[in-house]
Amino acid sequence: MTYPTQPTSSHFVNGAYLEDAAGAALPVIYPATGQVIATLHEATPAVIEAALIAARDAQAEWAAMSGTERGRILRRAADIMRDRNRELSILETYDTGKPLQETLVADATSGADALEYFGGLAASLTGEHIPLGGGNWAYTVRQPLGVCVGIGAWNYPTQIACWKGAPALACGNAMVFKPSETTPLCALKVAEILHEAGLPAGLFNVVQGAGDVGRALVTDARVDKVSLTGSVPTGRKVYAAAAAGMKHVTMELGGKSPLVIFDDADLDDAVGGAILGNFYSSGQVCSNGTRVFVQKGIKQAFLTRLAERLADAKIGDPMDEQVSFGPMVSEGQLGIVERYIAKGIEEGARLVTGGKRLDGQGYYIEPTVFADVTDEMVIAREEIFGPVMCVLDFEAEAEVLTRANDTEYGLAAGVFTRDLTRAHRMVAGFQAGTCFINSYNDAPVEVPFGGVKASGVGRENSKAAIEHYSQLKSVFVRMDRVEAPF
Ligand SMILES: NC(=O)c1ccc[n+]([C@@H]2O[C@H](COP(=O)([O-])OP(=O)(O)OC[C@H]3O[C@@H](n4cnc5c(N)ncnc54)[C@H](O)[C@@H]3O)[C@@H](O)[C@H]2O)c1
Repeated sequence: MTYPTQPTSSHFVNGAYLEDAAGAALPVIYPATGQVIATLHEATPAVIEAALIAARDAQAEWAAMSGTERGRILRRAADIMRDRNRELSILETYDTGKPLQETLVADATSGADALEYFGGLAASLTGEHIPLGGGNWAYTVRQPLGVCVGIGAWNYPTQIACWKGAPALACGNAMVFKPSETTPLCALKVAEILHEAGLPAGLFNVVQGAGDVGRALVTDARVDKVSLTGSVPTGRKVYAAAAAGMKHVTMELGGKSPLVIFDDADLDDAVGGAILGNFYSSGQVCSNGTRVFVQKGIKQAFLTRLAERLADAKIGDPMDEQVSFGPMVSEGQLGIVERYIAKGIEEGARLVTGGKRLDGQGYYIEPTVFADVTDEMVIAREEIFGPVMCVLDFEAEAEVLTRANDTEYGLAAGVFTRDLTRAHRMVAGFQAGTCFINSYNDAPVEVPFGGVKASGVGRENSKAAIEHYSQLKSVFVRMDRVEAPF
């Protein structure tokens, strides 16, 4: 099988594709068939060195350009991404296994939104004037950090590359990006498009590899900032390594988010929210509301309607645009999900639907719903990162809020109710970086995205991301005489 827009080499460094066959082989597997569709190579120390040197060399000149000029290049890249959305989406589907129905609307398009948004913001990144007593004053200058390292997860490869690359570049930084070793293809296309749009060589480099390549980047003294999207255990390691070098960090990590459905909720909206928050991208979404707390009065109606709507899921060839549910990203991730399902059954949760691997090729597992789940069960405490919904019962608002917050994570939380006063009360109490009222998993670029507690540090998207890719220099200006004690 061939895919339509095959990158010509493993890495993209200093404005061009780069290969170093001495690196360990990195097979790219199409999750729908299990077939190897390409073999890339992990970055050798020489490739990592070339990327860091290119980034260092290019950054100062880029920072010296006006924000308008930098922004124009990002906005041009956004236009190219939109023009090529279909081919990029097909490649993303080969990389991740996600249905084309999804990748056409949620990956390159989301990446293009970030490029357009931060491109538009680039010219308005300024400091401030601070009047002081005695006619003295100060001003601040917003400056880039320098070389930023981006490290990606495998669920949204194009989006993650753009959500990190666009604000970094808008602020005048250079970036070295390491995609997940499971999905290495699409970030190369992002680099190609950025350079086609006029980005000077060296400013957005892509190097392939697993944790050891990531570690080499994070610990390099030339790197000023690390932005990771990944699991909490990896986040702890990367955060610690970055701290040793006193580097800036953004940590976009995992979650076990609560979704609370009150008796008065619109049933179909609530079921729709629970489906979006558990089964989109076969459940491989960090902010998913996988602990679905359903008030006792609506429980049966909720489960019945959910089962009806799940029967409409079309599972199959992700390239078929009618298909709405694809395979897991890898054999390994499928195994993790199967073990959690077995654990849920062993712990006494009631399997309502799904639970089985599908016969045939590819890493398919049915959308799975457990009911009668209790707070202490492993399936209700640990991030599964697959299509497994846990339905938990509750009776009272105060009780459910305490239980919703009883987790080390704090990425997202949602509430479905027609009582908006109650909705805002719940949201005020949720320990989460992103909350949803009568909705779930919206992630527009204009809105800050990130976690609290173990789910992360910093924010992506929106004006808030600028704070995490720039720093302020304060300049004091004395207008009166200098008074010294002697
Ligand atoms: N909060 C968010 O925005 C967000 C978005 C998507 C996914 N996620 C999380 O990502 C996880 C799934 O992705 P994954 O399995 O790729 O995560 P992972 O933690 O296994 O890997 C993430 C990335 O870190 C790299 N890495 C691993 N060890 C490293 C080390 N010691 N130093 C530097 N880099 C290292 C990996 O190669 C990969 O590129 C889930 O927990 C999910 O919730 C979070």
